[in-house]
Formats: sequence, C-alpha cells, structure tokens
Amino acid sequence: MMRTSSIRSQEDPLSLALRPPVTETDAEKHMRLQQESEARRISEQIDEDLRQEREKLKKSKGDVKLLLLGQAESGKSTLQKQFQLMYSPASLESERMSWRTVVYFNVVRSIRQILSTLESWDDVDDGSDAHSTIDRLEDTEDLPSKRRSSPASSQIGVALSPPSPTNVQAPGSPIKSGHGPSIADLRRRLLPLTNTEPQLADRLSGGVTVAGSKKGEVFVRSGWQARTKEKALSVIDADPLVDDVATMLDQSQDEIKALWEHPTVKSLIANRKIKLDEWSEFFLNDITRIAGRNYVPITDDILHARIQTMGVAEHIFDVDIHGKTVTWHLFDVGGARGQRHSWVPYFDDANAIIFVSPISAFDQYLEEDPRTNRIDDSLQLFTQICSNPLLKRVHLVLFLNKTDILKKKLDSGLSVSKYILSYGDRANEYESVVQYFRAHFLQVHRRNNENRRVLYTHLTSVVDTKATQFGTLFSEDTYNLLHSFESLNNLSVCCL
Ligand SMILES: Nc1nc2c(ncn2[C@@H]2O[C@H](COP(=O)(O)OP(=O)(O)OP(=O)(O)O)[C@@H](O)[C@H]2O)c(=O)[nH]1
Ligand SMILES: [Mg+2]
Repeated sequence: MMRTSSIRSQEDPLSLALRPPVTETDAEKHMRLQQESEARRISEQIDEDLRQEREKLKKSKGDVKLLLLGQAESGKSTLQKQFQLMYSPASLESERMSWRTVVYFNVVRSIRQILSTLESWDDVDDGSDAHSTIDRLEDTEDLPSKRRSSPASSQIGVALSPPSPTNVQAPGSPIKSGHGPSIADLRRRLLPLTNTEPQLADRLSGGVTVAGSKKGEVFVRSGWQARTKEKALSVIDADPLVDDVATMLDQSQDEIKALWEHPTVKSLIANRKIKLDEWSEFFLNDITRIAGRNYVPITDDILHARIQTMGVAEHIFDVDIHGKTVTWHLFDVGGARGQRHSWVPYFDDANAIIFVSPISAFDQYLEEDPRTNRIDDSLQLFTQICSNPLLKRVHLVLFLNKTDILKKKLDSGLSVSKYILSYGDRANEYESVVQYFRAHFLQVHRRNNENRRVLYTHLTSVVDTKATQFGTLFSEDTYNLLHSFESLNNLSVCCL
C-alpha cells in the first residue's frame, strides 16, 4: 500500500523541480551540496541582519537626538568637543594627535595673515615712522560701502555699515620699529613656513574646497582625523608633512615671537587694522609651547583649534542616567550659509536643539556675506528655527556664547552702538549688552511659539573647561532637561 505523503511529495512540482537529476555525477553532487550550503549561510545571515536591525530599532526608540545649530564660528563643534570630553574621553584621547595638524594650520595661517596685511611694509624702510603704514592700511581697509546690511532684512538695528576707520581709536603712541629684525626680514625667514599653509589645508580637507568659501578656509567632514594619519602618539604613524612643519616651527620660534611682539604688529592689532581670527591670539601667545619639539596638543588647544564643519557630523555617546544607559546622537552641523540646506533631513526626528549664538560678534560680518552683521544673521536663523513646522515639538535650548570675548571687547572700549544702531545710548557694559541681545532672542521665540514651549537660555563660554562640567555651562534646569530625554515618552512639556 502506498503512503499518501510520499505520493504527494513525489507529485509536488517543486520537489520534482529541485530533485537532482538521476544522471548527477559525484562531482556535480559535490558542487550542488556546496551551493546549497552557501545559499543556506546567506539566508541565515539575512535573518540575523534583520533580527539585529529590529533589535537596534527597538533600542534606538529610547535614544536622544540632539541638534547643535547656529551660524559658522558660533561654537557648535567646540560644544561637541565638551560633550566628547565628558562622555567619551577615550575617543578624544585617541584623536589628540590629529589636532596637531589643525593647531599648526591655525598658527601658520595666523602668521600668513599678519604678513599679508603688512605686505606693503617691505617697500618702506623699517626704521621709518609706521604711521605711513597705518595710513595705507586705512586706505585699503574694507570700506562701509562694501558691507551694507539690508535694512529690510535686519532684525536688530544694525549699523548699515561698520563704523568708519577714522572712528577707531587712534594709536596710543607713535610706533617705533627698528629694534630687532625688520618685518621684511621676518617675512623672508618665515616664508618656508607660511608656504606650507595650502598643503596643511589640503591634508585636512582632503583637497575638497567649498563653493563660496574664502581662500584658505578648510572644511572637514566627520572622520577627517583618519586622514591626518596621526591618530596615535606613535612616531611610525606620523605624517611627514606635519613633521616638517613641526621642525620649521621649532626652528622659527624666535622669528614668530619677534613678529608677534613687534610693536607695529601689536599696534595694528590693537587698532584693528590687522584683523586676526579669534583663536590666533590664543595660539600665538603660547608659541613657545606649541612650536616646541614633541608638541602634544593639550585639551585647551583642542577646544581652541578651528576647523569648519562640512555637512552634518553625528557623534554618539552613551550617557549613564540613574543607572540606565541612554544613547545620545549629537548632530554637529556646518553653520555657513552654504551648509544650512543639509540640516533639514535631521529635523524630522530630532528631540532637542541647542542653538548657539556668539553674542560677542556684534562687530563682525559673515564671511559668506560681508554685508550681514553676525548678530543679525543669528537672529534671522533663530527665527527660521523657531518657526519651522518640522521643529514645533522640539525642545529648545539657547546658548548665548563667547561671553568671554564679549567681555574683552567691551573692556577694550569697543562700542556696541557703533555697530548696532538700535542699541542707542544704553550703557556699554556687559550686563546691559547681554540683556539687550537676550531680549531680542526671547522676542523671536515668543513670536514663534504656538506650542508654548519653554526656551532655556544660558550665557556660555564653551572653551572654558572649568565651567563646562555641567556646572555653569548648563544650569541645573538644562542639565535636568537634557537628562530627561530618556525616551520619546518623556518628551512632554510637563516633564520640564
Ligand atoms: N574664546 C572663545 N572662543 C570660542 C568660544 N566658542 C567657540 N570658540 C572658538 O571659536 C572658533 C569656532 O568655533 P567652532 O566650534 O569651530 O564653530 P562652529 O559653530 O562649529 O563653526 P562651523 O563648523 O563653521 O559651523 C573655535 O576656534 C573655538 O575655539 C567661546 O565661548 N569663547
Ligand atoms: Mg563646526
């Protein structure tokens, strides 16, 4: 008697199709079994990948997605470094040597900027009265007509132009050079070093230039550290270009110091005829350490090192909260105008935004649009963020940053109302200035706050490591807010 099941299997067209041919040789059988085994392995791998994907998705539901937004140079990447320092110190440690290339690039660029501004100096006798140089610089300084902020788009009463150079404080005393080497001499001796600037820029950016960026600006994508080959402290890994620059710096220490301390340079910087990047002073003041043999960047160097972010860089930290680990995804974005389009895809599932605004920048204009005052741009950008429908439910924290630079500028007598006309005759003092700018940001928020969300505002200096241990950088309520993002369920306003 035939068993029904075997009749079925014999008649099943699929089984028939899969059955090896009766004429199958041993070699063919071996090959077939191998192929079947490989197919099984691939199928199991796909199942495992799907399982892991499901697991990740389930787990990531409790993750926190935090965007760092703000204009270029506002301090977003510096803030990200502070997070890294706090939650992933080992990763910062592993990339410490990569920052050597950035610091060297910042130093070389600063020296080149000083020498370029003094370009006409070579033509005159170094012993002559330097007023002539100042006069020439005044003639060539960016004139107001080049930097007109459009009144229609201005959110704050910014000056239609920076104040006239003649309004700038006159030199305190006549400049006498002629002691020590001449600037022409220093330029000649520092030429091999300044010539390395484009190569260092290339090394950092991987040869990528960004449309509309200034000559010599370097944009980097996340993972740039791998390109500098200096991840470890090991000499074997060292980059020959960076080593050459290190040797040149070491040998040029005296010239760099002489240039930096040259009375003409000092005076022109004091009178804002030479406009250096904000971080130049930090590095040049400490050139003996930085140009020394076996230089290893200290944490303060890493926080002050400047390199522009391109696109969006994700940084992941596991944060321990009351014994439970929450994964934070920090998205650090490029803030220049040409980079802002890349932010939008990250708006959809963001939980919170830290908007960083450099309130020291009242006298500065955008690199990418020299007609726009930086504070004005920051307010416009904040308006766009507050009113964006995709971000309606996202928690907002505002960092009014670079308060240390603001204090220095006010102490040096720089007048806010020269640049921000609407500031009028208010006191040119820190408290008053901060209060004025904060009021403008709060007003933007109030006008774009259908969902009645809370805005946490903080005065910060994110290069300050002492303040950053979530003591003064984040006040207690922001600290609690940031730590309350344990899961999407916790994101109701009532938990704030
Ligand atoms: N003194 C001082 N310097 C700061 C502060 N915050 C940032 N900086 C410096 O300003 C420069 C620019 O900071 P970044 O963090 O690179 O700026 P960013 O917002 O990431 O800029 P993009 O990547 O171009 O959008 C760096 O040299 C920082 O060290 C601050 O509070 N005080
Ligand atoms: Mg950045």
